[in-house]
Amino acid sequence: MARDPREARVASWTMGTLFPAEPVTVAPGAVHLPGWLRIESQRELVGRCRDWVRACGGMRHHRTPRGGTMSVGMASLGWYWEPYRYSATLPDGTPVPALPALLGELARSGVAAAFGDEAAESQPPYDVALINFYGPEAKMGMHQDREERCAAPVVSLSLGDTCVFRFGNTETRSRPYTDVELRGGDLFVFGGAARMAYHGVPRTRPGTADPATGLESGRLNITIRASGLSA
Ligand SMILES: O=C(O)CCC(=O)C(=O)O
Ligand SMILES: [Fe+2]
Repeated sequence: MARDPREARVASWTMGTLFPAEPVTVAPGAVHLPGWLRIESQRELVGRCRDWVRACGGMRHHRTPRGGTMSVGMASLGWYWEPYRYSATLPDGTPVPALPALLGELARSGVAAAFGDEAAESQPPYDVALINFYGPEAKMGMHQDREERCAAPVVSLSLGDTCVFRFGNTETRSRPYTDVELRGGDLFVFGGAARMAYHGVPRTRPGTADPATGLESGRLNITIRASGLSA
């Protein structure tokens, strides 16, 4: 029995105890839970992502400081992320929509699934989520998630097409790394010794999404983080 009403609310979103996802430790502090989200929850999240992205002005393909354009479409909630900083307002000066409570609850529940209830309880509140959309050609280069002022684990949810998620080391963008297939419904959490590991998405596998998720094509990824920033 979940003792916390917030956990009770999201308990129905995940596979729960009947068919629990078997956690796979990819590196110390990095845990992959395949098939964590129920198919109904994946579908619901896809629909909510559409609304959330609309509310923050649509997906943007950010320019990088070196002059490139990111192939991944991005939106963010709680704080506006662009390479490589957070702001409290959208580019048009309006406030960034708050992190939906559901995403905070899923983050907490994801940390509990990966590292246990005690770890989940000791985290500061999650207050930011990046929503990434990958079309068939999109990829994300190796990078660290380093704009946060907080060591809380990053909680990543995948929806739609499968991708190759490359999880590396904290020192370099190159080997050693491990390639993991992230499918729709998978949870990936990285914290502790893995929090500052380089990671990226070298490719997706177009056409692999379960049509029941309501995403005709492409991959959605939601990474939920604690910014450590104060409003
Ligand atoms: O799409 C993914 O699985 C990874 C996304 C990511 O690394 C990020 O948003 O910083
Ligand atoms: Fe990242």
